[in-house]
Amino acid sequence: MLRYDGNADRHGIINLQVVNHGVSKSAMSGALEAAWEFFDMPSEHKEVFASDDIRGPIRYDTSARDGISKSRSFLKHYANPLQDWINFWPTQPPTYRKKMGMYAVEIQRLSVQLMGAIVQGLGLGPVYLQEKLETGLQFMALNHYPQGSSQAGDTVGLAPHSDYGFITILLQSSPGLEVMHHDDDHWTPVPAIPGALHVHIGDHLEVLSNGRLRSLLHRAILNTDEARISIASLHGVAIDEKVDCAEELVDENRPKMYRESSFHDFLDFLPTNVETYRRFVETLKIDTA
Ligand SMILES: O=C(O)CCC(=O)C(=O)O
Ligand SMILES: [Fe+2]
Repeated sequence: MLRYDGNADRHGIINLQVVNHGVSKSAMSGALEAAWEFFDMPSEHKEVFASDDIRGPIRYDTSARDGISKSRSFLKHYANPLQDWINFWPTQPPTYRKKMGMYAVEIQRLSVQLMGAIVQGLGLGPVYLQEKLETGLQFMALNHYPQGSSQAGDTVGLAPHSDYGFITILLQSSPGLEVMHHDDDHWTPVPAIPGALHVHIGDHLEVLSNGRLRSLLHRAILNTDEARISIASLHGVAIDEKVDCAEELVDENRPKMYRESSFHDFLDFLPTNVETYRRFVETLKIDTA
């Protein structure tokens, strides 16, 4: 049973680790195994998925062309509904589809439960957007980072950013994720608690909540003990569906703060966000001054 009482921290941030989440241990360990096995393959097997097309169904990359990848390889693909996407997924390693598919389905289910608790906490009722979330976007980023040097100090593997979507559910093989509470000036490491999943909110929940919740700035640093994998699953409504501030959360005292946008709009914005990084949600702000 997941409950959320509508409170975020003083910055409007939800940043938590869930433990009794109903995602099986075997699904979690299977996903990490599949990811390790994928990244351990010789590059010619991975390069098959290399693509400049950010709208493609699957994409592998090792370079820093997106402006935030400093030292990571990634494989990104869609996952919900699974039957629409799984045929684009790697067939090597041979268990990839089975293991990652099982994890994706369990995480998708959890995301709907978590969103139910969050929208209820916002006063929108427990089933607000539920159908659209069940059939909506699940976008998975599998990240592989090399071991960092202990002499070098903190080496950034993935530069500070916030995620698109409503929520991100993240599984990490070892510590490396760090979060920043907006007005603070320091990074807080997120421990890798065995069996736990990390949850934080993305730009579209900031929009939906009309600024009551704020998307979380986070980054990954290289783990100096070992190479590291993280699997981030981003959840939202369908790719073309516009997300706007919930009407119920807009009134005279709190005018609408953001313009509506879709995942497509986000993809249009991405190539323009390379030189100086901006959170997507910043570009949606309406000037109310
Ligand atoms: O590697 C991590 O812990 C963070 C990954 C991440 O933020 C992302 O894929 O969006
Ligand atoms: Fe992220």
